[in-house]
Amino acid sequence: MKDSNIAVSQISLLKQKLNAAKTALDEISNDRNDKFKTLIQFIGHLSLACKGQNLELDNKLAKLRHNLQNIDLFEEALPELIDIERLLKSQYSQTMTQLEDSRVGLSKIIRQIQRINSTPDKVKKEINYFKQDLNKPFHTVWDYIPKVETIIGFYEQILGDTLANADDYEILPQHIQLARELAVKISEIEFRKDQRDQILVMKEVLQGEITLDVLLESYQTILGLLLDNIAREKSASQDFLYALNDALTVVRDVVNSSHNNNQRSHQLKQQLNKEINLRVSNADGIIVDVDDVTDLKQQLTSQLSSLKDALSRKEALEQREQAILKKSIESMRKELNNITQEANSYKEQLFEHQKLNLLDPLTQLANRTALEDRMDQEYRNHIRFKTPLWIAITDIDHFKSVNDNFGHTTGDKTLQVIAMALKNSLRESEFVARYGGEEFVLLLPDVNEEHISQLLNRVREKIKNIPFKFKNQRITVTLSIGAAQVMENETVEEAFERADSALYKAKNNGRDRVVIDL
Ligand SMILES: Nc1nc2c(ncn2[C@@H]2O[C@H](COP(=O)(O)OP(=O)(O)OP(=O)(O)O)[C@@H](O)[C@H]2O)c(=O)[nH]1
Repeated sequence: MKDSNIAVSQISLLKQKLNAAKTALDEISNDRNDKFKTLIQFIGHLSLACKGQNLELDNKLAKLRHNLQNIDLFEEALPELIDIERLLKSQYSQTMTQLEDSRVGLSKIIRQIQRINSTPDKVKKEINYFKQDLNKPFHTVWDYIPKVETIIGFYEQILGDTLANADDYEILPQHIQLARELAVKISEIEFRKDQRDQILVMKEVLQGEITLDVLLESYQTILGLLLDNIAREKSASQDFLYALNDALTVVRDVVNSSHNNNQRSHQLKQQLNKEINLRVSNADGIIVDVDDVTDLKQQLTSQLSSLKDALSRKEALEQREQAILKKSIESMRKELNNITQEANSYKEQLFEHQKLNLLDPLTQLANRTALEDRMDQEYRNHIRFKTPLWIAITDIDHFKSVNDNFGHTTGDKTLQVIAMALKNSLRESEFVARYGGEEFVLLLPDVNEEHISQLLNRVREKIKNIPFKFKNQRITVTLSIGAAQVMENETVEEAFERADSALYKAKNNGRDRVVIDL
């Protein structure tokens, strides 16, 4: 009887161990689910950062993000990951094809240059070497850009010699016109911060007395700067795609192998659980069925040792499982850290670029593209909340005379001062953009009809009172303003047209005034 009590207490101890093992297993599985959730969220965000590279890839990534919202759909997302990896690879090969096309294009250009008879012998030789060099494939966009620059160099040399030999290559009125147009054009192009000083100098040169050489040089420099910008952007997005591709491959492999391990462990554990349960119920049966205590003792000892064996195998299995899980999580974390850094730097570049795309480079006010976005947004608010929305177009009076009398650079500075003053005279909810040249557009939501004239006249007076002093001469700069309120059943474009007509009236009625289309 005493032996059987010992056996019962040992069995109950084993049952407790079994329960503790089950709880530990649940904890591991919860921990694993949490880690997977973090991983899933990360892949979702990563795929967002990759948006805009390629339409099919965008659709796949959108589907992947949708599937990854739910951890139970994770299994369904695995084939998606493989598909995305394939698309990223194809994006890579597309880039390579484009580079190959560019190489073929350059070869054609170089053949055309070879047909120019007046090319000096020395340049002809260089062109021949260069042509042979072009037979090698391009591996990155960086291989392409120097080649374009070399070709421009050839053109320059050939053109330079031709111009040097021609006495009658004088600067003509149409060349001066071209230089002025180029000066206005480069004000409209968004250059990087580190290029802006160079552009400002070039703008000044183009507005002064120029030679044909300077004009050609300016065209070449601008082309070079633009090409550089394109190359930088392309290379940044390419690097990011490669890094993303690599990270996705690693993540997919780790997920696959941990998934397979998990399934194998699950099967093994089921077997072990079955075995342990069988041993425990056998032991229960033995106590009930056997009369002889010695026999009972023997049978129980053998059952207990098999049970111990099964439990220690189970413990070893769980330890192994935990080690594998830890290793795979570590390797994923490392990979994810790398890709997070890559994604952050790519995002910063995109953000910088987006900012440039929406700002007018001269005044740092919103540009026309930003105005159109904001106009749509304000119009939607106006329709939804039934709040008033006014559009005001302002134009600096006789601005041409500022340029003509005091120079273009003074004109530019005047535009900057007026832009700042306009911005400062508006509330947070109001908006001002440079629409073009010396025209600015204001969007004024939530202003009543009885207040609009007062508001716009205050802006007009503010500009009029700026103490401009050019060449020691005190100058007053005035504005003409036309405004219209968006009416019921009217589009924002129609209201804009009415504001423009009102501005026309303000100009015709003597300038320095506000006309409101009521
Ligand atoms: N300095 C400078 N001038 C500019 C810029 N954009 C446009 N302009 C000049 O703005 C002047 C606009 O002239 P017009 O359209 O004839 O009008 P205005 O002289 O202002 O006369 P009204 O509008 O009729 O009062 C032109 O001389 C343009 O060259 C710029 O970015 N910088």
